Amino acid sequence: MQWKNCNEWMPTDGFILEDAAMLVATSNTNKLVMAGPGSGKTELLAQRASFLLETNSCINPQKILAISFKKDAALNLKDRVEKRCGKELVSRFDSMTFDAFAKSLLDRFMNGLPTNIRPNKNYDIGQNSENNGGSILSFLAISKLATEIIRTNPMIKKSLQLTYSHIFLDEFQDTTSVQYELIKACFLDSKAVFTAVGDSKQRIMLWAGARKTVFDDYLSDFKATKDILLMNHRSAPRLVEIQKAMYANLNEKETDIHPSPKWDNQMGEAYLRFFDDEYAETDVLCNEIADLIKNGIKPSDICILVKQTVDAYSENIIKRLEISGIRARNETVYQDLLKEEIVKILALIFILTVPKSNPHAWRYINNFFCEIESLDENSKAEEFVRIENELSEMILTFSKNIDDITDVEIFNQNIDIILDKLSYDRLAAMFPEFKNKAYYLKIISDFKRLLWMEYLVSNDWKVAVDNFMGENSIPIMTIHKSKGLEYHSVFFIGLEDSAFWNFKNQPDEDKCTFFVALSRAKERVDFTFCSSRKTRFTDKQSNKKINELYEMLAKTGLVEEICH
Ligand SMILES: Nc1ncnc2c1ncn2[C@@H]1O[C@H](COP(=O)(O)OP(=O)(O)OP(=O)(O)O)[C@@H](O)[C@H]1O
Repeated sequence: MQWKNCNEWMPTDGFILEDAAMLVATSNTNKLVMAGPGSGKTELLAQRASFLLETNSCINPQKILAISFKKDAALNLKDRVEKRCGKELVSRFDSMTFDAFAKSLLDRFMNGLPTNIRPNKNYDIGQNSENNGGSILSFLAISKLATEIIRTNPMIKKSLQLTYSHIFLDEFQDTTSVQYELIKACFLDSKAVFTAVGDSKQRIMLWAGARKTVFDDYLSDFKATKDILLMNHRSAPRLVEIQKAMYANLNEKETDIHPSPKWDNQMGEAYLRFFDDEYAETDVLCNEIADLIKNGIKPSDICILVKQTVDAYSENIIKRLEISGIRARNETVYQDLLKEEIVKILALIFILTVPKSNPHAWRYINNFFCEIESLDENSKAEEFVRIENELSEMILTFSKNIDDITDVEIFNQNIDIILDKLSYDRLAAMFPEFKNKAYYLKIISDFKRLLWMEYLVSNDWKVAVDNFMGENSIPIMTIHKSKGLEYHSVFFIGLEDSAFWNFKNQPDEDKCTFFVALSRAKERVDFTFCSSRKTRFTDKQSNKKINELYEMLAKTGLVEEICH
């Protein structure tokens, strides 16, 4: 392998990093990157991985450990790194969730625990880890046991530290105390270089136990230095201005944030719409959405957000859009399903049966099959060839049969054939949560049910899979589910007291939640208020308690208020 020279290394794929980002990407000290939405924090981690691997600054055979919160974020980061620096180098980039990291430690080194707390070897994953003889463990318990293993077994700790020379922590603001203690137990006194990225204004997981002081603790425990990124790559200039008003409201000083120069200064639209009732709201929103689609915006690039209870806010809109031939769906169930690797693989196998080459899908499935057969950089070339041949044959047979899959029985049988080939045991070994067989079976049955439903509507497998993947529909979700995502236009329904019912007690967390909604939009954001809307609490809506948010929007002078 020909290593690149550190001084000559440049970001790949046409990305340009602002100076501060370039310094972080190439640094050899512990860093905390505090940066707002759309500042490219995830991309920065991908570029830093390329730098470390391509220049051998992460010295072969040492590895990078990247820890994310969500499975899809971990996969997405790995995928980006592979695109930037290829298959060989990415094999030294371990990207996983906190839960998967803790579980891998526990599973490998369980014998390092004293017998009185050692769980049953074939434990299941569940919520309740009390009083069951160690046969069901929650991820919280798994993290605690993993921490205990590292604390009491210096050799295991040493081997972990020899394996990983660089650690990445994404969405650092969401780290819980238990997770932070695990990281400290593993690496605090090691030579590993840390890069943590996060945004205090997107701290909306306090209810899930995020550690409030995590930034300060990390700065002092790991003697890290703080860097700030000032470019917002996502949102149009007028929307960046509105986000800045929010920064001020949250007592953040980063007022030098600026949009990417790719935008014209006048770009970015924001509306605050007032309605008497939901019917008027539904009419106007559907017309606005239809106009956007007429102007070439893809439905999947438009998002409808609500604070909570998606169905209560969106049922009418979904029906009304359907009349205009526009698909919209409650994304919650799909989001949970689509982040499962096995669902993605099954869907991609369907995509490959369509006679149009799709190198990305092919590469993805091929990698997956190599992984499930435990092939790695030390495996022989003929092993890789064998897997490729088997895969080609499977896809070919599947393609030949695809026109006959017109009956739900045959459809289910075909899926089961693929799953048998992969084998449940190997899947459960690869994806810890599948050790809970009921969970695995639910995922598979949801996949079958929803994809079959799409086929019944379209009678075309390509269209059915695209629809299942959400290519042709407007996603509707809660703000919490929208973290990390971005859309051309965002419609936030119900900027009302009843949605922010706990605002008085948790103003900062609610303001951060509002900020996450606002900052998902690239070009346009609409907020709505209805005087009358049926919700869990009341039929009459008010906005007095969250008036602060209204005042903040008004003060920018950039939000057009419309009374319909
Ligand atoms: N250096 C760059 N040059 C051009 N575009 C970039 C750059 N970095 C990121 N982007 C683009 O900007 C958008 C936001 O990037 P990314 O998702 O990495 O931001 P983030 O900081 O993780 O955002 P958030 O915290 O809101 O989830 C993406 O569309 C990404 O492709």
